[in-house]
Amino acid sequence: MTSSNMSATPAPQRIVLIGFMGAGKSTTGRLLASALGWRFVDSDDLIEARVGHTIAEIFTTQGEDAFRALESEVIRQQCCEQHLVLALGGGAIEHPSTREHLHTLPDTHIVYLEAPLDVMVARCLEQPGAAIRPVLADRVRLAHRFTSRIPHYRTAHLTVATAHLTPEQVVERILAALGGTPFEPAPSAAGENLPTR
Ligand SMILES: Nc1ncnc2c1ncn2[C@@H]1O[C@H](COP(=O)(O)OP(=O)(O)O)[C@@H](O)[C@H]1O
Ligand SMILES: O=C(O)C1=C[C@@H](OP(=O)(O)O)[C@@H](O)[C@H](O)C1
Ligand SMILES: [Mg+2]
Repeated sequence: MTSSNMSATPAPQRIVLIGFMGAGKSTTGRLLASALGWRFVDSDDLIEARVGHTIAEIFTTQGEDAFRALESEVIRQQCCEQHLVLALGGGAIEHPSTREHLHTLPDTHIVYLEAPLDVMVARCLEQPGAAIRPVLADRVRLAHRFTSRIPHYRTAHLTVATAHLTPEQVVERILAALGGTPFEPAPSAAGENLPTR
């Protein structure tokens, strides 16, 4: 199912993907950017590049609050760019200033990739390097985190239920919901979008 609240941004300059771990934000975002000829950025990659440590190392050495603050700052700095597909980390919307910033950014379409928790956990566990997600390792808190984030995810302009779709089909749904490909391609956007998680 795809549900839409599209009135705010008829011709977006940016698409921001939100959703829980394993929803497919990084994978789908890269494909979507490629289809549009836009740049793809993953907030987790930006954080790791800036700090010079993996997300798991940042959680261990600095703690989750420090990670969230860094994540919020990185997103604010990045998301003014045009012709951008930005995949957020699953917990980015926990930070109030990130939420406020995203929802006040003009020409920005927020897309929620949705799936049942067990589907997303299974996807993550099958992925090589799954241990890099510290939130996934904390199984006791996982369900609570998921349910507490859902109201924030649901504020997106568009929701795509991904459980029975391939990443390519998710991209098709997003493009169809946006009316095909009504966007200007960026002047050059090739070869930037290698997946890392
Ligand atoms: N629609 C999908 N169907 C099946 N597997 C998917 C889908 N989207 C992503 N995956 C797989 O799930 C794993 C996590 O995807 P990823 O894009 O890293 O999610 P996220 O960034 O939302 O945490 C990857 O192994 C990816 O190939
Ligand atoms: O849900 C979370 O709190 C997190 C999700 C991860 O990103 P993905 O959602 O892309 O896996 C990453 O930002 C970090 O491990 C924390
Ligand atoms: Mg990701």
